Amino acid sequence: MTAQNRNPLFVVIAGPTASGKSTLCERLVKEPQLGFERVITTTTRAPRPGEIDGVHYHFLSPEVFEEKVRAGEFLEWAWVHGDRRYGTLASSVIEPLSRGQNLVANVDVQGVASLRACCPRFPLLARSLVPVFINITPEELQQRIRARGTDDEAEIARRMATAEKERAAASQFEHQIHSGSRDEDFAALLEIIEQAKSHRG
Ligand SMILES: Nc1ncnc2c1ncn2[C@@H]1O[C@H](COP(=O)(O)OP(=O)(O)OP(=O)(O)O)[C@@H](O)[C@H]1O
Repeated sequence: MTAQNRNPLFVVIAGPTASGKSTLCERLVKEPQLGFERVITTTTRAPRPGEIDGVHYHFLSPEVFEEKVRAGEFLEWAWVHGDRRYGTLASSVIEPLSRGQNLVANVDVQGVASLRACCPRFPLLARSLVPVFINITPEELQQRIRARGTDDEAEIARRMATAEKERAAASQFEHQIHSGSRDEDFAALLEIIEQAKSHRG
């Protein structure tokens, strides 16, 4: 077993909307030599055509999701758009980590707080968790949201207001990336991963 297998990392990327979380997660899992897989999260929304249970998400009925919340099986969960629930089951994280699998997830600031709160219950989570916050200026953020072209003015204003609140949480994160180009952001993430490995190795 390699040193990396004995000390798997769970990199959790948080930051405002459009700060580049998904872009970084996708790039990290695309580099096979880095050995990262995405955490498979759980949702009550219906699968879209082509989505496979256990691959894209764990799809649960609202009733089963609720049972698992009550049983304490989630590390974090949230209501999204008022009527759907999304979350991360402890088993989706602890089982791969115990096989030595490095993991990455894109979680909101509140989700990171929940993960930290679960650390006393799960020593493996506590050992592997590497929360990273992506910092971005409001000007750059607005530019990226507009360039993405998926949101109307009201939604842009809502997202900017949420981003302001999230920025206030940045100081709780040991690791931060000050977003620049895509390549600079990825290089900064790799540096954080190297640092985290050397602290655990
Ligand atoms: N460093 C960067 N410089 C410029 N544009 C970027 C950078 N990183 C990502 N982008 C672009 O910004 C947009 C938002 O990126 P992405 O979807 O990864 O953000 P996100 O934080 O996952 O967003 P959300 O939380 O809203 O899902 C995308 O169009 C992406 O291509």
